[in-house]
Amino acid sequence: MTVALPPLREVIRAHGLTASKALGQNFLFDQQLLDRIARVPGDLSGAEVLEVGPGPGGLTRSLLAAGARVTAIERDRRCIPALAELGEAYPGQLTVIEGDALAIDHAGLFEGKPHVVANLPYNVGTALFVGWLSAGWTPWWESLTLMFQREVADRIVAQANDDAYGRLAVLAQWRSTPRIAMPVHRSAFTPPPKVMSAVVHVVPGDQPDGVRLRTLETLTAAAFGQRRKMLRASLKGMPGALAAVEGLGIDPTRRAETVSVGEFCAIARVIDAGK
Ligand SMILES: C[S@@+](CC[C@H](N)C(=O)[O-])C[C@H]1O[C@@H](n2cnc3c(N)ncnc32)[C@H](O)[C@@H]1O
Repeated sequence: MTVALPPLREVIRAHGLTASKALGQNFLFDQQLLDRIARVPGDLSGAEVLEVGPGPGGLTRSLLAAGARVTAIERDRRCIPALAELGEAYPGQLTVIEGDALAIDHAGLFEGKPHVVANLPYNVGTALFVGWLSAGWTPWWESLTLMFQREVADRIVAQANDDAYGRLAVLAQWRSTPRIAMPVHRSAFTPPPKVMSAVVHVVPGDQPDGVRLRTLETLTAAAFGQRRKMLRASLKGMPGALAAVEGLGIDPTRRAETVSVGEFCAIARVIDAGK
């Protein structure tokens, strides 16, 4: 459906939406780029979508035009009238919630499983992402399509022995498949942030048998808390961890950054089996 809407820059001007640094506001105006982001999760026609931080509604436009039913959470009350106009242009497709996305139960907003699509505010992006990954499994979301600083995106998709490999990679990969869907140049944003960005797409997978999130979290906190140390030193304080490493034939002189996601899962499984 093609709907005639004023240019986004005009919306910004009309509603006095000067970008707030405190709210992590870096807006996207390039509708082609926004359409490409909205295509990352696949066909959204009739699908439910959660968008966090719609701002003036650039990405929201693309999601609505793709036929999605969008629930958007925005903290900046100045944006609400602009979003209301967008809702009028797409009757019945847009629900706007004014509030802090960190304080809202997202799962409870939907009857089915929504795709989450967002150009996240950088200051709360990682906290939201970790919360979505730590939800009960299988998760309440169908997929995540999220803009991050490039450095964070690299940490999410990193493999063992990569510089960016750490806890976030293990948390993101042990029961999901994250990939970088597209890099986004800093000049695409208004105002441009200091760093480059990337859109990450995450599809949930199966939880490996016998592996508990809590154990994996404790294990990776210990291992990466002292990432330059050998496992035999960094895991010394975690009951059962070193015995599990040795029982699995993993060399305890290795460092956390060399241990694959699959190996961390195996260690966590053996620790729990021994309890
Ligand atoms: C990077 S901007 C993206 C704006 C718009 N989606 C775009 O792509 O141009 C992030 C948006 O998140 C909003 N925001 C910041 N913190 C928030 C929070 N805790 N909960 C909900 N929205 C928040 C900001 O007001 C801003 O509109």
